[in-house]
Amino acid sequence: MAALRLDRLHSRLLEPLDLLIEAGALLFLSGASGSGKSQLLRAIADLDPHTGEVWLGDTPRSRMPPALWRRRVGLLPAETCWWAEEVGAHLPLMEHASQHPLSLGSNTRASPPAGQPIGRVLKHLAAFTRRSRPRQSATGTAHEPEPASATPSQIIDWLARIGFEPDVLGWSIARLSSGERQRLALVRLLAQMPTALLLDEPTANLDPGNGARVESLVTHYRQQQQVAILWVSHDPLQRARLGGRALAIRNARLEPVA
Ligand SMILES: Nc1ncnc2c1ncn2[C@@H]1O[C@H](COP(=O)(O)OP(=O)(O)OP(=O)(O)O)[C@@H](O)[C@H]1O
Repeated sequence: MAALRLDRLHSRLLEPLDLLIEAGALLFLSGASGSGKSQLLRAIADLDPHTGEVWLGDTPRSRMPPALWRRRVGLLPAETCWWAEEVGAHLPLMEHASQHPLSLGSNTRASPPAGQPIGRVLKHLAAFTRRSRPRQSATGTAHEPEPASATPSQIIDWLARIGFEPDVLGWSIARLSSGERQRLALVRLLAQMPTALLLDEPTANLDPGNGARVESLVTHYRQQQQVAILWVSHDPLQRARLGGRALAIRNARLEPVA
């Protein structure tokens, strides 16, 4: 649990920004198309050129390896990228499958949802264990251990919350609709257990029912993990539903939204 703080962050289109999002707080960001919202999120995630500093709690980004920063400050882009053939291969199931092959019930920080066909999930986990090599830490060092990923039962719970049965783990990426990709990308992001979230219009491709499921899952994670969230949204009703502060980019500056 940590606050996210921008200290004179200067991206290409915006004046230098100071901004504090407390741990557990939600801040909505709006602004005209092309005003620089996505660029700001990418600058915070250290993916676009910028100057200035960003802090996560007491740690400045400049003191953290870039890959570890991007894991802790999780960006959900408007368009998601997928690299493996199946959904399940994008989730950190291997870590648990290799250590505790039958541990869905005992290795839990959240209970599996009632009635879920856990046998099918175990089958998937076993398949991943056979097919994949264990993940290597890209960022961890002796002094900076990689944070723990979500457990399989947490992942199954989050999938259920956004309307998926566990068999989605075996679905091919090619068959996914844009809305399915958007919902699954959120679970993929949360599975890294980020400490802060940067959400770029996470409900843009969704019908109201699935939009509400995504809102509910983000709220659940926010309350459970006390993460700071910066959420790009053009929808005043969404902002009213979820509460939190709202700022808009106007004339290259952040201004409060009434
Ligand atoms: N790599 C780049 N080089 C030059 N210009 C860029 C680059 N990336 C984005 N831009 C431009 O910067 C501006 C801001 O882009 P950004 O994606 O941040 O807009 P946005 O506020 O998120 O808009 P939207 O609501 O339409 O998604 C746009 O005019 C875009 O064309």
